[in-house]
Amino acid sequence: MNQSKEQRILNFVLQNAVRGDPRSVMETIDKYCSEKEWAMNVGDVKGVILDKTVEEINPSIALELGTYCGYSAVRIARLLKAGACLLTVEFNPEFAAIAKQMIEFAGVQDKVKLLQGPSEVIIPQLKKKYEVDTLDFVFLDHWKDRYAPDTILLQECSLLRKGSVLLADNIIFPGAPEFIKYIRNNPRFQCSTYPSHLEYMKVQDAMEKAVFLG
Ligand SMILES: O=c1[nH]cnc2c(O)c(F)c(-c3ccc(F)cc3)cc12
Ligand SMILES: [Mg+2]
Repeated sequence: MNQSKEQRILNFVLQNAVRGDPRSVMETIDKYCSEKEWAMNVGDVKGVILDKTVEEINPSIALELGTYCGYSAVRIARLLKAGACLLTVEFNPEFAAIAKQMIEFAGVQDKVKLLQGPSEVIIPQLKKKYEVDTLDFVFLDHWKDRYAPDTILLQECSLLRKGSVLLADNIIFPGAPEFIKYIRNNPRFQCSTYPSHLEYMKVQDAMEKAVFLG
């Protein structure tokens, strides 16, 4: 059975990156996906916006929706302080299996909890099953049609507190129009847009930051 693209990305990391070195894992994935096969990692350009947002918040508890191969989980986890934790949710079991190995190779497994399943099932479990009180940071990078319903679900589950920060990828390309309409017209969120480029491409994209006002 021939290999998936995601398995090829993992194999390239296992053979070329430095075990236990998150920066090396990120650079190796970026090298493969810019030179060999495009893949939907947040990438090295938008990744800087993600880094700056995480550093600004310095979250104790962060949630990522859309793990994929684990690139942004490694990117976020490398910046987390001692005792801080990233919960990352992946719907696709094949992707989750790749991401688990990627996270372990990078050596950030103690800071990352990978949850496989649909976000709409996992979000309501976060308080009781995963002992979450409220979330300091949420990175939305899964299916664009889930951005708005999952933002509503996070509020319904009392998982946001005054100052919780959401950061959404791909609001230009592929785009998340329902989310943008919802979040920018919602007085409970203070929004700002970070124009950028689609991962590994000369195509316009942007990230949206939304601070929950409580
Ligand atoms: O489905 C996605 N989930 C999360 N992030 C994505 C992304 O960053 C993309 F660029 C893209 C993408 C896919 C195909 C294209 F032609 C362009 C962008 C998709 C996703
Ligand atoms: Mg994305």
